[in-house]
Amino acid sequence: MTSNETPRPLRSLLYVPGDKPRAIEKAPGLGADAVILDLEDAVAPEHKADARRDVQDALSGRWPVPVFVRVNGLGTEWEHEDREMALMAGVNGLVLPKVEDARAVQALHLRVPLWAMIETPRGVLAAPEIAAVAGVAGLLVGANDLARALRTRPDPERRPLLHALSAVVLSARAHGKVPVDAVFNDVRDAEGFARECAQGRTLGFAGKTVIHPGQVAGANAAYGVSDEEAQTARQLLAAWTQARAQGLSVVAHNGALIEQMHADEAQEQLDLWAAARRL
Ligand SMILES: CC(C)(COP(=O)(O)OP(=O)(O)OC[C@H]1O[C@@H](n2cnc3c(N)ncnc32)[C@H](O)[C@@H]1OP(=O)(O)O)[C@@H](O)C(=O)NCCC(=O)NCCSC(=O)C[C@H](O)C(=O)O
Ligand SMILES: [Mg+2]
Repeated sequence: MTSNETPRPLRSLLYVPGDKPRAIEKAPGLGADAVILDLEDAVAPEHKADARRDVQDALSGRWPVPVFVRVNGLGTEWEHEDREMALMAGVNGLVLPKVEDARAVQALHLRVPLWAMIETPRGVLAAPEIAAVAGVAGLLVGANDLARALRTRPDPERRPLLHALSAVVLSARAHGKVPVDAVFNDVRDAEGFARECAQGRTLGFAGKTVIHPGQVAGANAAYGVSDEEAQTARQLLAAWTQARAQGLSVVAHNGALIEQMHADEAQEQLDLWAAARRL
């Protein structure tokens, strides 16, 4: 595996509102690779304190997958208590919304991995520095906030956001961090969701944030490695091994050029396939 990949797959990261006990109760069993208990935009100001208590209770239980908390943003009246609660409760990672300043992230000196949300124009421009901060595990796109801030119009192909999406991938990958794509709002539109997952994977994202149980399997499939893809990777590696044994450093396999980087990529695919099967 290259340094740009996570040791375990993060194909789907399921947001769960911190003030919805039924959803929290269901979350561990829904097949998502990680769960994000949300204290930010999914929770109204008057429910923040209750939601924080509910999330604290939930974190005391057993979680079969990594569980993160999205705390309220830096400078809000809730940020400090959210963070203290999540850290004390032993969360696996903190999701920090609307990150714009690498120095502010650095100053937190967190003892758990931080997932920085890039969802403002300034955040996009600062993404390379934010991704470079030690302790930042990955960048998550917040496309709703970003579209609002940029005054873009809805577009099924996300053309107005493509520059920002690629900037996030580029920044994360440059520093060996994990880029995670934004949520897809229409939970009834399975076709649109699948299209957006495929686009995100093509752009280089490692996984997708999702908001509904019905989106988990689609994200896992789109960002996972199928049995067929694993078999293709095995065949490529076999051809490469044979080529190297003959002292070759470039060979045609099924009519297409392969070099060391293709073998590395095939190995990475197999590692991901095996890791997903272990889950
Ligand atoms: C989107 C929803 C509001 C839809 O809710 P609803 O219509 O009630 O869903 P269903 O009736 O279809 O639910 C069926 C059952 O599934 C459970 N459920 C629903 N959503 C979740 C979930 N996210 N996690 C776990 N379980 C869930 C329901 O409890 C039902 O269970 P049962 O009672 O047994 O039938 C809703 O899905 C929802 O609230 N989703 C999460 C929204 C959220 O977290 N938003 C904040 C993060 S996204 C964001 O902020 C964007 C970003 O910052 C940006 O800028 O882009
Ligand atoms: Mg947002």
